[in-house]
Amino acid sequence: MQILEQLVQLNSPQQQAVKSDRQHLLVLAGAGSGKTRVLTHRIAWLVETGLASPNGILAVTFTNKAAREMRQRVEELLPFNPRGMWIGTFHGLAHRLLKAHWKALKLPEGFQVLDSDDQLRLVKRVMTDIGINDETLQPKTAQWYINEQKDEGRRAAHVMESSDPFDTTLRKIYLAYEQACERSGVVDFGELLLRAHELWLNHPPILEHYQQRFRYVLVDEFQDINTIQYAWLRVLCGQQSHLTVVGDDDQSIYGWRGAKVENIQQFSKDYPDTEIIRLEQNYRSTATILKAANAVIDNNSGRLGKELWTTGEEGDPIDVYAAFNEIDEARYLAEQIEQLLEQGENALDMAILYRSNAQSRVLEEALIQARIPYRIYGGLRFYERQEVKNVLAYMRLIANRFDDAAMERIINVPTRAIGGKTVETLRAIAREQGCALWQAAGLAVHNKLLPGRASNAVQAFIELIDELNQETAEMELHELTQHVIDASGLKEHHQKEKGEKARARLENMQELVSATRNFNTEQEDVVSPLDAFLAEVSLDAGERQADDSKDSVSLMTLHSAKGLEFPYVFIAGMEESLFPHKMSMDEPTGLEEERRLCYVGITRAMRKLTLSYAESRRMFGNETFNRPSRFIREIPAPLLKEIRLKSTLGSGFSSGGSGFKEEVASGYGIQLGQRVMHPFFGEGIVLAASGNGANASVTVEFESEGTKELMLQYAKLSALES
Ligand SMILES: Nc1ncnc2c1ncn2[C@@H]1O[C@H](COP(=O)(O)OP(=O)(O)OP(=O)(O)O)[C@@H](O)[C@H]1O
Ligand SMILES: [Mg+2]
Repeated sequence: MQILEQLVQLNSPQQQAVKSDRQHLLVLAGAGSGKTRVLTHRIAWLVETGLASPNGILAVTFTNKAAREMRQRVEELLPFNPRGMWIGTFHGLAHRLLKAHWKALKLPEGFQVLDSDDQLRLVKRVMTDIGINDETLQPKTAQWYINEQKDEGRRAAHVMESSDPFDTTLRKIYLAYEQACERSGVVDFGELLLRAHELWLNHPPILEHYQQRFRYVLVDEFQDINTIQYAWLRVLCGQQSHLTVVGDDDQSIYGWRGAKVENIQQFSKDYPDTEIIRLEQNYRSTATILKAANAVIDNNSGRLGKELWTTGEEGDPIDVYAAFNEIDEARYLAEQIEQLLEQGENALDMAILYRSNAQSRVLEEALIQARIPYRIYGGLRFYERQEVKNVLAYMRLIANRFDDAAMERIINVPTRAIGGKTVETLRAIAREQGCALWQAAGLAVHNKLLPGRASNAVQAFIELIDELNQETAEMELHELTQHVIDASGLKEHHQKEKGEKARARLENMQELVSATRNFNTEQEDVVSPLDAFLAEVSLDAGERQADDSKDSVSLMTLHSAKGLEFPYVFIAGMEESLFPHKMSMDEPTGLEEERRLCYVGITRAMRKLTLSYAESRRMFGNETFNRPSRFIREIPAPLLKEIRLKSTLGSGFSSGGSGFKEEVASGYGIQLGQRVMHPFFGEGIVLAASGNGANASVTVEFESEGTKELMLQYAKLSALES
């Protein structure tokens, strides 16, 4: 058997986990110890030995990307192509169930998924509708509250009445929001899980069907599962199914989103027969990287206690770059990556990780300047770009006329003389009648509730969508998308705009067509390709980018790096207040979660890890000066190699650049960090200096021209007030 040959490559506790016949199995192990690998091998083992049919397997991973990889690995391990396995994220699987059982759940057949952007918009609108001023209560707070309730499995009707007026208001918004979702036939992320859970509770025959089917359920990254997800799993598994979970308490990083690491301990209480297997050998990182990771996490309390070891080589020390500011940091990282590329390394093997999405812009600029291809995960997702969302909104309206969010978005895009006032009237009608905006539009036209011109425009819009629907009924998904772009007027609209941005918009819309062309759904049994695609888009965690195919460096937040590995990892912004983040620094649980995030970051690196921090950083429009992150200090010094700006500056730099000021540039009135003006290159900032007297030169990062090294004697730089 093919799988038996593969198993030889696993160590003995890994094999034990793969072959365990215990009904409940918990693999508790640190980063890079092969948990995910155990899961894929276990699936292949179950299928090839005939213990399970592919149909009987349900596996849950954390991202769509991880799910695709898992499916691919399993396929590689098996001599045949297994069909019928359900592998996906909690949200993805829940969506699939909702699509299959929309009737039982009393959802419209074409219901759509709201992403968090759309959700916020809807919360805002609901607040206006019920007369709550968004200055007294921020819509984001209400959104947060709603999601928190749903993660705990509570509907508005279940939330306890409170004497606190703030809570009462939040509850009121939640209630109105629930009704608005119901009216428009949309579900948000939390709702997917909640409904999937209610499907089990309220429809015993359906539950029984899936209990009979899924005899083996496997969960990766179990430490980040929240209350409703765990409840859903437990009900699904019932008395008979086998449940395997793998996780690492040290990598629990979603506490802020309702994840409960305690579920790891709860698991063996809920299932007293649980076999617990620990894996302690790390196969991913060099000994140096591993020692650093162990040292950092050692500062946390209340751990379940695991040490990782490796037989791998010591490897290079961890570089720590002390950047002058964030621009210098980005430049340095780009330079290091460039060098690796010159040495023949592949960009796919490199990742820059950061704590906050806001850090990515400067990093991107440096990479663009160095002509290094990169790809951002998370951040502004491809599907969140305005022009892409517009096309998607047309598609959503074709799939479901009651999708108010989609309708509001494009009713006047491109402009078709439906002004804010008209939309306000439609909203009022919808509110009064308790119906969707689409129905309100029909009513308004029919009963002549709008002025003539507006009425004609609304009528034309209704016809446009109905026509698009008819014309595309028989089309393939990518033809439909192309047709929507052409016939909606969006293409023409952007063609009329001028410049680079407009061109990028047109390209992005075309990229959407490619995305639909390449889209394969495995769920054609229950869902139309259009519905499946729209769902994938909403559930996509920023995994798709416009230039998906090129070898490129990955940029992502530390959170989205979970489960991944790269030979070369750079963690940028290792500064107090940024990482650990200031919002979490002051209370111990927050700080410990930040530290786990740091542990996740460090353990992504296989061969070489580089950390960097900036002595000053401009972010959100403010300049801040922060000390290097405590996490750097928690790494034993012998593992680190400090790197500073050009060596000629020596210690002068760390004492505020005074050495440079006195020795080299006294005649020029220029110091490190100084803002300067160049007659040709414009404004910039001095990053480094070298040489003396007539040979004195400086490296300046210009705002629009990039980094240049200039001879001071000739450069005609003038110092600016900073
Ligand atoms: N027995 C083994 N022999 C050789 N390589 C292994 C073995 N087990 C795991 N690996 C490799 O080690 C790396 C880490 O494995 P894997 O991603 O499964 O770890 P993990 O425990 O899931 O990590 P994380 O906690 O980060 O998710 C992978 O490249 C994997 O292929
Ligand atoms: Mg893993």
